[in-house]
Amino acid sequence: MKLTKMHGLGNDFVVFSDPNGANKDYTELAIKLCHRQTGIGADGLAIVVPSDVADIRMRIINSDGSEAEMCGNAIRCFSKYAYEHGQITTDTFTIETLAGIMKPSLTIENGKVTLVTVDMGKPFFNSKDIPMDVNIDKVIDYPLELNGEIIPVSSVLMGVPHTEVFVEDVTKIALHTQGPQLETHPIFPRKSNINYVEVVNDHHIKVRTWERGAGATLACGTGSCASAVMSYEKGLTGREVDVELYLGTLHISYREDSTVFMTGPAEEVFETELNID
Ligand SMILES: N[C@@H](CCC[C@H](N)C(=O)O)C(=O)O
Repeated sequence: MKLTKMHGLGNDFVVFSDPNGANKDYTELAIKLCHRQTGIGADGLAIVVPSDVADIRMRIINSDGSEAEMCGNAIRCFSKYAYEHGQITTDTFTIETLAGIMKPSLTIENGKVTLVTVDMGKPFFNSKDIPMDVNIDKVIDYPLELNGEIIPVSSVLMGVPHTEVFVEDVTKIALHTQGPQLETHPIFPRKSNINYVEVVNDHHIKVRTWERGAGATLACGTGSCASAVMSYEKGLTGREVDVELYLGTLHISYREDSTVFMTGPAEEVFETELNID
């Protein structure tokens, strides 16, 4: 198999094409390749498969083998991969995902994709859509009980389920202990990604994420979108927000019609060939 290791601000993926991969079970392969000691090491697999409804389709498999509906950082890597491997020849195109059709547009310099802007669609706020086992139109600052403590959480479906916890300082959060407990809280029937959000000013937030199926990652694209959307909905920022992550920044634009656009980089780390049994 020809594999390409890529990352979007440190959220890393093994990307490859599989013309027969529409319905394949990649659980074992994901666990094997994503392992940081015995594999290539990655937060997930991003697989190019053919689509009947868009130019191309992306499947995203988390490092624990579960399949996600969508991934913001992977879709930028995937877009760069598809263009630079000749599977797409235009600078705008459509990608089918389990969360709907996404529309990237590429900035290309000397034949290389340097920046990707993606139309990520619209957020869904109703608790039934997230999904969350409560009956609320917009889940903002819901008092969630965890280990006898009340944590105000704001949740949204941004391709995948996201929950925001607003904090004073993202360097002082219990990411590795509270993150997994919130991810698997019984109120979330399909679990949730957990984003800790620090609002710096009305156009700048900092985000740290515990991901469903992948644990702590260096960046989360859909999580950055969800955090920017929630910051706006809570009246803390405007619609244009820079999201500061460990290794850099994503720009999120939450338009008047509720569509969310994400702009950021995608990098190739290396290409390799492996015999996979
Ligand atoms: N890294 C992501 C989200 C990937 C999916 C997530 N782990 C899930 O299962 O919901 C991103 O950049 O959006």
